[in-house]
Parts: sequence; structure tokens; C-alpha cells
Amino acid sequence: MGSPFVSDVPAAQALAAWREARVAAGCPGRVDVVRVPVGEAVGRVSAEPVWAVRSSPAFDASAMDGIAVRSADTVGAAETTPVVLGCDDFEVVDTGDPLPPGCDAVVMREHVHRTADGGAELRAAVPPYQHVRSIGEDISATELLLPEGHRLRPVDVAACAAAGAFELAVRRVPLVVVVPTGDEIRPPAADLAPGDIPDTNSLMLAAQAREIGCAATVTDIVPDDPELIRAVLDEAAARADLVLLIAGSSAGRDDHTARVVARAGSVAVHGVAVRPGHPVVLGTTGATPVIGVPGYPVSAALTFDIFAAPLLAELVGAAPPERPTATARLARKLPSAIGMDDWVRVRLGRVGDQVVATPLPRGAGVLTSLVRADGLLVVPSGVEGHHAGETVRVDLLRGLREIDRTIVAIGSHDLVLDLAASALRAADPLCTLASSNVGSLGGLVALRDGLCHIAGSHLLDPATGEYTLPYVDRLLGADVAVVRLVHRTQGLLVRQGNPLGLKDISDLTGEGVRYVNRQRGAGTRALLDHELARAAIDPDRIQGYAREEHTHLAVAAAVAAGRADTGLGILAAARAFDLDFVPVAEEPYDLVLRTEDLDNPQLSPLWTLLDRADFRVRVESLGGYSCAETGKRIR
Ligand SMILES: Nc1nc2c(c(=O)[nH]1)N[C@H]1C(S)=C(S)[C@@H](COP(=O)(O)OP(=O)(O)OC[C@H]3O[C@@H](n4cnc5c(N)ncnc54)[C@H](O)[C@@H]3O)O[C@H]1N2
Ligand code: MOO
Repeated sequence: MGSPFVSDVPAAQALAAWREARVAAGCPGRVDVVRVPVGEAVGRVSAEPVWAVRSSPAFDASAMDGIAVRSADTVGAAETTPVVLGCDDFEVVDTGDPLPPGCDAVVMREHVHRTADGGAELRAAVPPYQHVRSIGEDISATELLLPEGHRLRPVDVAACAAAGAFELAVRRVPLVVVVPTGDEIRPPAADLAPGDIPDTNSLMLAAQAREIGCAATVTDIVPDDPELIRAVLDEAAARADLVLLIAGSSAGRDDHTARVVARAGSVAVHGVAVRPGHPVVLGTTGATPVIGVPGYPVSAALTFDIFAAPLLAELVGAAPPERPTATARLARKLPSAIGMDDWVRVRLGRVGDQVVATPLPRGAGVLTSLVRADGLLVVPSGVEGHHAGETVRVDLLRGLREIDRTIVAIGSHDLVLDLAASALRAADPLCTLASSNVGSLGGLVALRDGLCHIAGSHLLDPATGEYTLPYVDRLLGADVAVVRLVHRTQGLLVRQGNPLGLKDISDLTGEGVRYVNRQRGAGTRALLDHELARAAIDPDRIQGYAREEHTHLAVAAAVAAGRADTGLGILAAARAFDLDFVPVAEEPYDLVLRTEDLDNPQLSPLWTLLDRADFRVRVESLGGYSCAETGKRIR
């Protein structure tokens, strides 16, 4: 963690040091003020207070359709003693009309009985100013409408226009210049040679800047050459309010960012106690702030949130962006290294009366962990992680209403769950199925502990040859229902053409066959052990039996990359990596849940989906699946 090159400055201290450095370098505290027509001001930040120059309404106005009257004329009117006004004693008005001179109240049409000779009969007395919007009710000329430093919303510009402010003083839109660097970086749509990386960070960082009301441009990709990077940095700094220099922030041979920024200006901080984002560089070039953004995508995204967004808000004099928070119970143990603020991406869903947070993969390169995240959880540097079931505070990336409608599935992963998640969302934009993979046994434990709605399981009990039910009995007892999702074929994933000619499980002990296994507790692991026991094969004779991967796809990836010759998995995983498939066994994959949840409206869209013929057709067309018992309750 501690590196000889990169320091571990706490985030708050790093922000303070960078601010001091910006002041010392003469960086502007605010961008300039410009005047824009009120219609173009939404999203901008007011640079001066807005004072009303006229009132709204500008006259006493009728608030209803009806008749304008003198209230004094109606005194004494009642059901039994109606008052009849002659046609000269009232005037017909519509909503918004100026109140006629002499009148001080309005009676709604519904309460007026017109007489044959054009008069108006009233059966209730009318208080002065009934149904009248008096002058200045909304805005009075000379009042303060909006303070400085207010980000203008549609309602604000409407109020400004009502108050006669047609041109507003706002802050200029800050310009962020993004500079991608790296010999291996290519434009996103380019054909990629081995080792090439598409420049996804520039796209993301520019969009993050625009999302908070800034302008952004991206320079050409700069090779790992300090002179070239320096030249582009100088040019960018001359026009930008903030330069984001991507990658090269850490300690590698081609990591020049810190040195280039130091030479071009100054480095205030190199390395913060935040992960992902650790090797960030905070500095200045001339009078322009520069951030050396770490190259890993999650690091880049979080670096923007933690360091760039507050500065950009400050430049326009607005409050820094803030996310709503909620408390949640952790679905899994969450270890965390001491000494670093650990930003963990989580999925959220409501189980019973609590929101449950399931941590997503932690790697700084796993961008999909942010794509799928409903929330962010910071494990502070002084805390060594959390236990499963602990209550934590999370920043919300999605609305609570959606989170309340999320079906939480924990357990073994299957592609059919992904297909179901997509179909559920297509049928109802508020419905989410969030599944996370901890293996079949882990799912049953999570269900026992009230941390999910559904545990996906395909656990074979070697003693009985039965799937899932014996484990349910042992772990969960009564009040548990089991619904069949699919039958699926498990088989040996092998490279195209099956070069080692594997035919069945007994071939795994063959000379030079390198196997890759699944983790303990995974149903696929149990299936292998069962098949080995049936064939009286000692697992020790299989080379690679102790090598564990956590998903079907990870096993397929290991075979595709040549790191192993075979592993047990599903056909869909073989297809995803263009592998061949040697069928070994058909197994049921079941959904385990609490009986009471069978009637939980949160889950009902799933049962409806499993009944749909078109969904079953799509599942079977994946290959290796049978829907003959899909949706059937087997317990
Ligand atoms: N010996 C050490 N190695 C590393 C350390 C360390 O402290 N000591 N820190 C690690 C951490 S933490 C991070 S984060 C990364 C930061 O890396 P750099 O900022 O130096 O970036 P690169 O090494 O050039 O690239 C990392 C990774 O990101 C990809 N990348 C770069 N630019 C882009 C882009 N525009 N779009 C998409 N992806 C991009 C790049 O190809 C690499 O795969 O360093 C660790 N190492
Ligand atoms: O700090 Mo790095 O950003 O963890 O990957």
C-alpha cells in the first residue's frame, strides 16, 4: 500500500494542500461573469443577486372565473335571505383579469344564480378580497428573488422573467480539457491490436464535466513521451479552467505525469489515501489547476467526483454536488485495508424492512462495478472493513423507489437471471432484478440471514443424489419454498476442436490435462465431486483441482486464454468464449425463497415472467437449457 513513490495523504488534507497551491500559483478563485438572456440561463450559476424590478401580479387580479363585486353590497346574504345585485353592481370576470375599479372581491360562477333580468343572486356574504390575487402576492418589486451562487432551474428563470429580469449575470461555463496519454491508448472505435486499450476515460471524464454544467474538450491521444505530454499540457492549460491529464500517475517506467506537472508548474499532492484513485496528482500549471487522473477507469471516475467536481463547483461559486444517503445492511463481509478510504460500489435492494447492500467487485479496472452500482459506500481509512449484516451508510446513485422495487438474488449465477433482469426491466422500468454471485451455498446462507429474496441454487447432495432440497432442510428448515428456474447442461469447456480429445470426467486424470475448478460451495464444484465419486476417481489425480475460479465465465476465460485445458461449466459460458463443449450432466437450477415471499408483490413480476411463453423460448434459444419445469414449485 505505502509506496516509495506515491504518498498516502488523507483526502481532506489533499484538497486543502491543493487549494493552497492554487492560491500560491495565482489560479482564479472564480471564473468570469457574463450576461446571458434569461432563457439561456438554466443550469448556470448566478453571479449577482437577482432583485425584482416589477411585481407579480402587477395588478389586483381575479383568481377565479365569476363576477367581481363590492363585498359591502353582499352583507347579510344567506340561503334564506339572498341578495340580488343589479346588472350595474357587478362585472363578469375571468381568471387573471384585472379587478374592475371599485370591486374588491370575486364570486365563483358556480355560486352565482343569474336572474331573468340579468341580475345576480348571492346566497352567501362575500368577505373583502375573496378570490382576488392582490398586487405583488407572488413577487414585490425590489425584493431579493435569488441570491448569488444559485444554480438556475427552470422555475428560477420563469420567476426572473416574471420579476422583469431579462438578462442575468452568471458565471462563464468552466472549460475542462481532457488529455489522454499512453502508447497503448487508441480512439475507442479503432481496431485494437493485442495490448491496445480503447480511450474510454476521455469519453467518461468529458461527460462527467458536462453533466455538472461545464464544457469539455478532449485532445488527441499523447504518447508516453514527457516532452510531448508537456507541450500538450501547456497548450491545454492556456485555455482550460482545469486540465485532466489521464494515466501515467503511478510508479511505472512510462509514468511521467507527476514529473511533467512538477516541471510545468507545481505538484501539491502525489498520492492520496483513497482507493481507487490512490496515485492521483494534484497540481498547477501556470495559473491553471491540473489533475493527474489515474488510468484505471474506476479510479478515473471517482477522482473526478472527489477532486474535480468540488473545484468546478467552487469556480462558479456553487455548492459542491451532493448525493442523498441511506443506511443499509451489508449482505457480505467487507474486508478493507487500514489507512485508505475505500470506495466500494454496492447494489441495493429492500429485503423486508431493510435496504441490503451487496458489494460489487472491487478492482479499479472493473468499470461495470460503477455501471451496476446503486450506491457508494466509503470504508474510512481507520476502519478495517465490516462484518456481514453490519449497518452502513451509503451514497445513493439511484432513487429509493427503484431500490424498493428491486428483487435481490444472491447465490449461484446463471445467465437466465441476466435474461430475466433485462425482460423484467423491459416490462416495467421500475423493476430490477439484482443478482450477485457467491455460489449456491453462500446464497442459501444469505437467505437464512435475511439478506436476499432469492437464492439461486444447483447444489447436489452427494449422499442422496438430490439437488438443493437436502441443503434447504439442513440450513433453512420449514417456511421455505423452492421454484424451478431451468434445467441446464453442465459440461467440459474445451478449446475449439477439443484438442485433447476429452470425452468425459475420467479423462481429467490424463497426462498433461490442466483443470480449472470452481470455488468450494459452488454447485458446479459439488457436481464435479459427485461425478468423481461415482467414477471412483481420486481428486488428487487431477492436475489443477485446487485452482479455483468464481464464475462459469472466469473458467471459460481461463480455458480460452490457455491457462487451463478444461473446466466444468455451462454451454453459454463456452459460447461466450468461442469454446467447444463436452456435455457431462443435466442439472436443475432452482430459486429458493421464504414461503411468505411467494405473495410478496415485489417478486410477483418474476413469477409472471417465468410463465411467459416468449421468455421460455428465449431461454431455450440460449442453448443448453430446458424450460420443461420452469416456474414449477418443487417445495
Ligand atoms: N508499482 C506501483 N504500481 C502501481 C501503483 C503503485 O502505487 N505502485 N498504483 C496502482 C494504482 S492504485 C493505479 S490506480 C494505477 C494507476 O495507473 P496510472 O495512472 O499510472 O495509469 P497507467 O499505468 O498508465 O494505466 C493504468 C490502466 O489504465 C488504462 N488506461 C490508461 N488511460 C486510459 C484511458 N484513457 N482510457 C481507458 N483506460 C486507460 C491503462 O491502459 C492501464 O490498463 O497504477 C497501479 N500501479
Ligand atoms: O488507487 Mo488505484 O486507483 O486502486 O486502482
